[in-house]
Amino acid sequence: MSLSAVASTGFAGVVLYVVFRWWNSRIPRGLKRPPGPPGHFLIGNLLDIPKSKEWLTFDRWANQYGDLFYLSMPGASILFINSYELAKELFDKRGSIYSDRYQSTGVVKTSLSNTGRLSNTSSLYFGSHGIQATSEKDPLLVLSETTLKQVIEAGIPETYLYIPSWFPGANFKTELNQLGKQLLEMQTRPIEIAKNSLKKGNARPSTVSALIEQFENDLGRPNDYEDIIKHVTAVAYIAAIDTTNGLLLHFFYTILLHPGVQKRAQEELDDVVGPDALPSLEDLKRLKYARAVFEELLRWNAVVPSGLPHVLNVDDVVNGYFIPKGTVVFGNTWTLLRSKSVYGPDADQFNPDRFLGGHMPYPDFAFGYGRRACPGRHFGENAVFFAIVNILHLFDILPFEGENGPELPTENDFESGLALIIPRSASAVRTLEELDI
Ligand code: HEM
Repeated sequence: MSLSAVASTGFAGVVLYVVFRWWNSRIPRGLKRPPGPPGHFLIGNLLDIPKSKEWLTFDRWANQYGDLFYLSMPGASILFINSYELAKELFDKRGSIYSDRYQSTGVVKTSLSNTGRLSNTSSLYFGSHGIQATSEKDPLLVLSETTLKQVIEAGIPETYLYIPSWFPGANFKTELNQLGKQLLEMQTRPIEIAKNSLKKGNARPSTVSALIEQFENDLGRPNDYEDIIKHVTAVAYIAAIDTTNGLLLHFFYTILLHPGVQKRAQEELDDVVGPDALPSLEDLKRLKYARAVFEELLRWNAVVPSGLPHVLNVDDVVNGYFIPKGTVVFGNTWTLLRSKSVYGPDADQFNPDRFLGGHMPYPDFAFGYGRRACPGRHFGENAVFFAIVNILHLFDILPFEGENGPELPTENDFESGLALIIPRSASAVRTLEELDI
């Protein structure tokens, strides 16, 4: 290391230390900092957050520290809400101050591993752009999936070092610029394809083509209408793909572990729908057990286990603890949806019966909190529930027979991502290509 690099590293260290001390000195008299793991000199809790299965560590800290725990690291303080009532109080009642989004500035620490995606599900979602991917290697699909993966990596705070851009070695600006270019390309290329297909008269029905047609026939359209279409459809794609796809994969995973649930849901479908028809929208209301399976699915393994980060926009006091403006706030969804005081002593088990009596709270935290809660919730719920009842009515979901017997998934064997990802090895799901169909 050169002398100047040593000097600038030392300088950076001193600045971080001063910021750290300044933050601690801000706590008003009579108030305290929320409890949390003690952390280390200068870097605080940076190294305490594991690179994988972090929601299990957050769950352990929730058990250890109670309703709130707090993590600090250079440039960021993070609060986790672990109590059902407190989550409602802060995100709903004090929603006007707990609903900002955070602007990430950092370098990526971990990378995601291969996922067990259903290839045709991804193609199906591409339908929203009117493009049918020909295979998993389709360049547009590869571009979208790689970009999405990087966006998620860049956005997960626990994978981020909060380091200012002048800090030696902080080359994240270049990486983020590159990612920005990829994002733009991912948004622009499908629009160009859709416009060409519309011109040729062979466009598939899709959100993109519907919006283009609608704007082009509207004389009062804004000048930047193409940008609007790009952003709306890209945000919907990014927010919907891993969550909806993830929930569907969790369904396969859960059913493989609970064959009795599958049998009971299929008997109900036979009774309500009959063996020779597919479930209609009217039938959905009468499928009480299948609905309970769906709700328990949302609750048991929350696919977005720590929600998305909210940011507090003014100083606040919670249960006698001082929470400074700018704190990144997470609802600890995994823990909240497994709360024994709310869902009963068997909250760690998958048991759809708990939702049959109609007195358990709907697991709406699976869709986030307060003013930031998922705007695609009803779309996602209906799409996944409808898919699930159709699959159950048409198929038996069975494990693969391996050399050593049935290949069953292992509980909690997920990887980090926007949504929990089931590793291919554990998912017992095969793509059509792998099955050579
Ligand atoms: C069943 C599937 C889905 C699940 C479990 C899910 C879950 C979530 C969660 C946990 C959040 C974060 C909320 C918060 O910050 O408190 C979120 C945000 C969001 N979701 Fe979903 N989502 C699903 C499907 C969808 C779909 C289908 C769309 C769009 C078509 C969508 C669009 C969005 C958008 C745009 C946001 C960001 C909202 C904001 O920043 O204000 N989601 N979703």
